[in-house]
Amino acid sequence: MSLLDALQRSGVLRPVDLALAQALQRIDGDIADSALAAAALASHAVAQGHAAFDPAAAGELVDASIDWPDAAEWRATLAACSMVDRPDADAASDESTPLVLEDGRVYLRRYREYERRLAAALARLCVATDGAPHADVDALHARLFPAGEGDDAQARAARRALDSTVMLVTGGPGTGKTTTIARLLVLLAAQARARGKPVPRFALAAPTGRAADRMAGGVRRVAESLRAAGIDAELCDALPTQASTLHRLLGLVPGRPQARFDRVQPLKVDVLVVDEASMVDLPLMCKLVEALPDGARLLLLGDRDQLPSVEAGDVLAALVDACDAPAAANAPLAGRRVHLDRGYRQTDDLVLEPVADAVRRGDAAAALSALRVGGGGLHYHEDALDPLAASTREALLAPWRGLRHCSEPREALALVNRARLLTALRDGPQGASQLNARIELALAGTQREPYFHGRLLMVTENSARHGLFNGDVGVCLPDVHGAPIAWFDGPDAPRAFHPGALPAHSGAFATTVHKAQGSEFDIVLLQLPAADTRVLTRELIYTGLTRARTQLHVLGPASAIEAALGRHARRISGLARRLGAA
Ligand SMILES: Nc1ncnc2c1ncn2[C@@H]1O[C@H](COP(=O)(O)OP(=O)(O)OP(=O)(O)O)[C@@H](O)[C@H]1O
Repeated sequence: MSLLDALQRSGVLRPVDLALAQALQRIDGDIADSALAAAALASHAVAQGHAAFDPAAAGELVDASIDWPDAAEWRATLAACSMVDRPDADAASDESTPLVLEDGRVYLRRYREYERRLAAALARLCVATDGAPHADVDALHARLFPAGEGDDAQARAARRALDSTVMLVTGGPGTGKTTTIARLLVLLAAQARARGKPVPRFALAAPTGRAADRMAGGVRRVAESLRAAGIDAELCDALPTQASTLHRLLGLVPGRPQARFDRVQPLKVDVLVVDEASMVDLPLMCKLVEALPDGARLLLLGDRDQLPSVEAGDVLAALVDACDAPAAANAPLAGRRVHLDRGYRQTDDLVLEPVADAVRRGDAAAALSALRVGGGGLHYHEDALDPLAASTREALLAPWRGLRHCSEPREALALVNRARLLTALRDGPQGASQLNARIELALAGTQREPYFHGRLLMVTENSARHGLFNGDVGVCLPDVHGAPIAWFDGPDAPRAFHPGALPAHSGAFATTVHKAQGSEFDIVLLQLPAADTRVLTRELIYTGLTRARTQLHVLGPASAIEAALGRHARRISGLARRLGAA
């Protein structure tokens, strides 16, 4: 049996992966079977979040017992194939070849080009900044970061960012990324003034609408507190008050690959701050960085320990590696990262640090011990496999009962992020979909209306027409005649939609951890699967538990934690290497 047949039989390939292999065979009837299989696997790899397929790691990509070819021989066959280009590292690949072989990895040409173009665009932005330090700016820096650069990573981050055009600020939740960047923007406004230049055009953006709103809210709060502390009002007024999604910023419309702003028609922005950078995939990051004008500053904020983007990439991890690479001519990002590791959240909030830290380190014994000790809002329900069972049922349902008595849209929307059940899986008894249906039944009974009072909905596709985006969550309330209306937050006021007119959506009491990225909830119940699965990774657990603000319930066996912490959500990508990392 050929390798392609074996893959087809295993059922892992999507029709689109097979269609690519079949198209190549039609063009070249003599093409080697292993090259066809590599094409299908390169396409499959992108759907699994990789930028390319690595013949030496085929077993990690495909969960089936397949007799894989020797990686070196496989690559040699590919190198000799007419459908595979092998361009020099900085050169564009041949548009007539669908595949590229580079550093032993097999790319769909488009993804190799995204990597190459992104690396080139970043290198273009990494230029030396002009001008000497200014006494007024130094004085303001000392006032905004009184702890000083010796003791305070936030102070160091701001100082470094004043002198860099591209900068990464990484850190877990509550380590002050937003606070630091807002203060930095005040410093940049002061720097421009000291140099007799106009206030820079600032833009704030994030991959999701919720993350953008949270960021804008954080920056507005910092502006208020700085005004109250007597910082020059003109500088505080320079801070942006709104943030947009990356799609909106770039003018990307669903179904159209071309953005409104690009290399030819750049964004009218001098300083762009991107939050939740771990969620940004390779094509989007490429389009974003290419659309920045020469001389612009780019500040990326994110948490490397979180799940990588669902779509191809793991861009943030690659950029972190590139920043941490030794300084060299081919390493434009070297030294351009500051990591914030001190948590500043209120002490009466959830005490998450010991467990989050152990999970980040992959120390299962320490994570389990921290979970079992509990306290400070942390509860471990070891061996609980069903969140609707008696021991956790009330913790799960109580936060949503209030929604059933709430008739004011603003009041109801304020409760939308009160609680969430997060799960690793989409399907099956422990999957988001079935759990959601059971929660709806428990809350509203068997006679419930499809859009019952208090039902949470999540939009599952982008719809520019509605101004609703994948992941937006709303709530159903009856109108004065008792007819259901779905309410979603809007920039100025809640927005009402007839449920029948909504874009694709699902229930939202339970969602996958992936869908919860970029959001936070007061109460999180994190259900771990009974049986081990490949989606269960260290990053998934870390992302799930760091969504909680005041109360976290972890449900599931110790074995699930042990299995998860031993597995990374590793993504195949050549971006770090392209940017000078080993
Ligand atoms: N240097 C500091 N001193 C005191 N409090 C601080 C400091 N830095 C941040 N905080 C406070 O810590 C909290 C979290 O800060 P911030 O929102 O900036 O963190 P973040 O890393 O952006 O978090 P998130 O992951 O939620 O985006 C805020 O209440 C902020 O006021």
